[in-house]
Amino acid sequence: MSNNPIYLALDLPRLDAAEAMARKVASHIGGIKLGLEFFCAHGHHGVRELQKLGLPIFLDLKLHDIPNTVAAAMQAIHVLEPAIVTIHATGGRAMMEDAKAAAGENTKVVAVTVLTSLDSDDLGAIGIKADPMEQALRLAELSQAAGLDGIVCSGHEVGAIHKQWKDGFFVVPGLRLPDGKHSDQKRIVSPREARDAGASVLVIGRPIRGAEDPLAAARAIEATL
Ligand SMILES: O=c1ccn([C@@H]2O[C@H](COP(=O)(O)O)[C@@H](O)[C@H]2O)c(=O)[nH]1
Repeated sequence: MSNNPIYLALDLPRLDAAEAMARKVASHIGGIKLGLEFFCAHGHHGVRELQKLGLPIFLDLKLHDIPNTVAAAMQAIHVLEPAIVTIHATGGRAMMEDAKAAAGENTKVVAVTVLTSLDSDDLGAIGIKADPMEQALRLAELSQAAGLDGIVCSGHEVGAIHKQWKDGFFVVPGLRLPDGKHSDQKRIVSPREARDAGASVLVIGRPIRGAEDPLAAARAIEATL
């Protein structure tokens, strides 16, 4: 894995546009994150096309189902040899154990704890009484016990989780520069704050993709790290 922790979230529906964006900023990112929008539209073919750029691929599929189904999905993407794959920690310990067992040796399996688009009120509305910090810590502990490589959390929780899981691999989205738009993200920090708190990977999408000059934006963010 490169020393640059920035993974560009390529949430774009068109393959040619995604390829062009990735090429444009390739020298200022450490990897490419492909999510549901991209994978549902372009599947294995799309992943293989982007692999041609030579950057590690993070498949952010956030798998969440019964253990057998998630393990089968992991086996189906094994051939793509992704560097990182996400599942949801709320799928439970057995699901996480089976997902890890089905993944390739060189694939890091990380579990989403609490989505960065949720705050305490949102958790309350789905019946979770804990605040995002408590819930993320609980799910990080469960993910570690299930043998996963790490977790996804916001920059608010990564420092506390890092203290209890020293060699964990921590993916942090919800990153914004101080004057940036929050959009649908509720628990945000700056890329530098997340890195200083222990993030292994910084997931950045709109602050780069949506910039007037994505290359300049990627370069500027990299310079803050
Ligand atoms: O809790 C999570 C988990 C995943 N994501 C993903 O990260 C990117 C963030 O994009 P921005 O444009 O920088 O907001 C996006 O692909 C999400 O699906 C997340 O934001 N939060």
